[in-house]
Amino acid sequence: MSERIVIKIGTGVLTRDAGIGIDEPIVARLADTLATLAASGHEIILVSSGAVGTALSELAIDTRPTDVAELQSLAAIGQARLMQIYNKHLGTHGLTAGQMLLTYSDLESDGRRERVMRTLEALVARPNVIPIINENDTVAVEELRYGDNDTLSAVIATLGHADKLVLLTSVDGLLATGPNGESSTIEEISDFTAALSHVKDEKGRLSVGGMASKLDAARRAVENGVETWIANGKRCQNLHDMLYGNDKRRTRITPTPPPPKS
Ligand SMILES: Nc1ncnc2c1ncn2[C@@H]1O[C@H](COP(=O)(O)OP(=O)(O)O)[C@@H](O)[C@H]1O
Ligand SMILES: N[C@@H](CCC(=O)OP(=O)(O)O)C(=O)O
Repeated sequence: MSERIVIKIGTGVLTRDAGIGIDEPIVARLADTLATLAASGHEIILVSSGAVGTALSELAIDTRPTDVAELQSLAAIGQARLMQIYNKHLGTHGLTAGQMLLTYSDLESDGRRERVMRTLEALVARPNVIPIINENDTVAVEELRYGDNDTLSAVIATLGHADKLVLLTSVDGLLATGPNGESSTIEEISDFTAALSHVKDEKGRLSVGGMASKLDAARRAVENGVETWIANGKRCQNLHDMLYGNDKRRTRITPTPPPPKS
C-alpha cells in the first residue's frame, strides 16, 4: 500500500537547549525514516517547525523575544540553517529538500491556493525530492497568520488529499495522568471534548503550539477525512511500526464515517 503522508515535526523535537543548536542525530534519524517510507512508495510531505527555535538555540538566546521584527529576523537565520541540516542528512540517501515557505494568504485565497498546490504536486512528483514546508515567518503578519504549524499541516493534509497526517512531537502522543501521577498514552481518540480534558497548560520551552493546538489540528484534519496520528518524533525510527505495525505508543484519531443514507 502506498499512501500520501503529511508529517509535521515540532521545534521541541528538532532543537536542544540554548547554545547547543539543532539536534542533528534526530534530523539524521528523521531523514532515514523519510527515505525508507519514500523508498517503499509513500509520498511524503514534511511540515517542519524550528526556524525560530534553531536561531534561539544556536545564538544561545534564552528568552523568546516579543518584538516582531526581532522574531522574524531570527526565523530568517534559523530557517536557512535548518534547511542546510536537512539537506546534509537527506543527501546521504540521495534525497534533496524542496522548500516551500507559505503564508496564510497563500492558502486562504482561491487563485493563490491553486497555484501553491500545483507547485506542491510538482515537487511531490519529482523523484528524490522531499517537500519541506514552513510558515513564512519572516513576512507573515500577526493578524493574518496560522501561527502554529499544527494548523498549517492540517490545512496542507486536507488540500493535498493526504491519507495520513502525523504530528511528531516530543512526547508519545496525548498522555493521560493517573491518580498517582503516572502517565499513559491514549492510543485512540474518538471524543475530542474528553481528549481536551487531558491537556495541561505546558509546552516545550521553544515551542509554539502545545497539545491543544495538535488536537485542534487533528479535529480539522479528521473532519476532512484525514486520519491523524500524534507520535514521538524522538522515536521516529519506529514510525512505520506506529502507523502500520504493533507499536501502540502513539495516539491515533480516525475520521468518523458519515452516517448511512436512509
Ligand atoms: N495531555 C498531554 N499529553 C501530552 N503532552 C501534553 C499534554 N498536555 C500538555 N502537553 C504538552 O504538549 C507538549 C507538546 O507540544 P509542543 O511543546 O508544542 O511540541 P512541538 O514543539 O512538537 O509542537 C508536551 O511536551 C507537553 O508539555
Ligand atoms: N514557524 C515556526 C514554528 C511554529 C510552530 O508551530 O512551532 P511548534 O509548536 O514547535 O510546532 C518556526 O519555524 O519557528
